Amino acid sequence: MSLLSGSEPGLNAEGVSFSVDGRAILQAVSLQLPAGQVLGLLGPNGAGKTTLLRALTGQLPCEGRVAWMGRPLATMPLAERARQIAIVNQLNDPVLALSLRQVVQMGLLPHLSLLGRRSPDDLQRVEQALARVGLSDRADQRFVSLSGGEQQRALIARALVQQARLIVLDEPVNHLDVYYQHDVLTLLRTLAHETGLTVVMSLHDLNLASMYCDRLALLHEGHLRAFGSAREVLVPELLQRVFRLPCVVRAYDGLMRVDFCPSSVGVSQILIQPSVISADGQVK
Ligand SMILES: Nc1ncnc2c1ncn2[C@@H]1O[C@H](COP(=O)(O)OP(=O)(O)OP(=O)(O)O)[C@@H](O)[C@H]1O
Repeated sequence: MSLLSGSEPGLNAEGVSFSVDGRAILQAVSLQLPAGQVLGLLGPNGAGKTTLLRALTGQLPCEGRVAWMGRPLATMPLAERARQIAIVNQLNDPVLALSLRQVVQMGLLPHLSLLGRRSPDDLQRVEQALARVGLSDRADQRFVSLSGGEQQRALIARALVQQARLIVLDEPVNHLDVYYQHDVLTLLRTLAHETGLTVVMSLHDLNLASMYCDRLALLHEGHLRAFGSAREVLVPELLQRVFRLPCVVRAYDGLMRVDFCPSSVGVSQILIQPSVISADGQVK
């Protein structure tokens, strides 16, 4: 997929820096993401991922410049920013007492008039979003009683109702089992590639990031150490330095696969050609 030439401008950060009490949390981070692409933000604990997500959505008084679709966030009216950008934080939203449908309806808020009336079109949009994330049959269930994966998909449905063009998610697959990790990431990638939604998310699993993201950004101590394709970012020497563990990086069918090897396991064990066990139990 072409990345910069001919693409819409999307998200553009230039020299984004943020300090607290003289301590630099983000240091001159610059990146560009064309609209309709998926960016995975990687880095160890405390690297600055959440802080950068907040800076990219205008939630942080930082130095530098962030622009969305060619317009500086600093000058975009708050109401328009609320329509254009959806923020999905880790699952601690104060929505637990509501039903799933009520949570998804919250996405209408940036579009409602002062009287707050919802049109039949608005309500249809809610039902369509519920169907899009496969949760129509759960609409009246209390949000708190949904599984982690269902809650995450509900928050994505809320972003769809909001008709946001940029969705920013902080560790969206945290606490999800393997099925729902792939389910949620497949949904986000499909929305990006089919509807032009731009997705920015922090992820801890480098292999999932390689599978589902068009672009990766590796943060370390507030610096952007690498930005580009999985092949450009998932470089063993760099990963070893940033994550403080030896690792092996392999390419399978164009997908990069990273295995970290603590000294108790050792690289040689990781490098042994793996046996593949098929669904019928045959070892190949
Ligand atoms: N408002 C603040 N005041 C003081 N320190 C802060 C503030 N915001 C962030 N930090 C510090 O900045 C560093 C980066 O935090 P951030 O939450 O962005 O990291 P992260 O990469 O998201 O980490 P994790 O993977 O653990 O969630 C941390 O050391 C954090 O304690």
